[in-house]
Amino acid sequence: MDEARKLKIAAAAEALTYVRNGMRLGIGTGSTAEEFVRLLAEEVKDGLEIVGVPTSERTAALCRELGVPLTTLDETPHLDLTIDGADEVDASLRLIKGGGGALLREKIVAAASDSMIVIADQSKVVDPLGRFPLPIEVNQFGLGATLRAIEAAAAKCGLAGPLNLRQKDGAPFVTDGGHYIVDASFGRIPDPETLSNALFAIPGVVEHGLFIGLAQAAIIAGTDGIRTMKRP
Ligand SMILES: O=C[C@H](O)[C@H](O)[C@H](O)COP(=O)(O)O
Repeated sequence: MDEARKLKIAAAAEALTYVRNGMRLGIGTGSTAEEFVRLLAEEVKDGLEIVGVPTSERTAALCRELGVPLTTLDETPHLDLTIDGADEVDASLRLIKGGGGALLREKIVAAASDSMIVIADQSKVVDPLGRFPLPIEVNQFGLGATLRAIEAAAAKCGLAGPLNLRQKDGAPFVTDGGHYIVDASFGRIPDPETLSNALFAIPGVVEHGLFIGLAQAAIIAGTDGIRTMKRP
């Protein structure tokens, strides 16, 4: 097994120690979250009673395959804990998410949870955010106008950079919610809060990948062991 996967499993295993019998869990998306699902499924086989809300169709399929009981936010609107990966984490536990295109459901699920714990390897810890292109989920209607508005909003925040419409198999990538993703390579984002507000003011923007004030802790796996960052 490669070193990167070992680190993901180590972070996921540590996150599992926060899961208690009877919990309603938000279950994240991505390769790190999938390691968590695999470990969780083993515990479920051994008698752990939990119910999960998956943050993507991909995670839902894996949970079903491995026998992790699922519910929805309609049946279970309040969750105890969400465990999810991230593309970037800063020292204030602000995140960039959405590399797998699941940011909208991930944010809805995290916001419905009493707490959110991020699992990641050391390479995801940055200062400041912005090395990873910021995923912005946009409505398909009016794409050209929305791109212009994103450029203008970024400029007001002193940011600029290419906006790429995410592609998959030669066509625009479509999210579980039926939207497109624009990956914005702004570089360093010194003030994520201001950028977040500016993006939310654009009607065609459905959601963006800046997660601010949602994560309480981040379990970070490095070659020298595990550390848990807490929100200051
Ligand atoms: O949309 C996907 C998510 O936000 C993922 O949690 C994020 O991209 C991290 O994925 P991975 O664990 O595969 O690096």
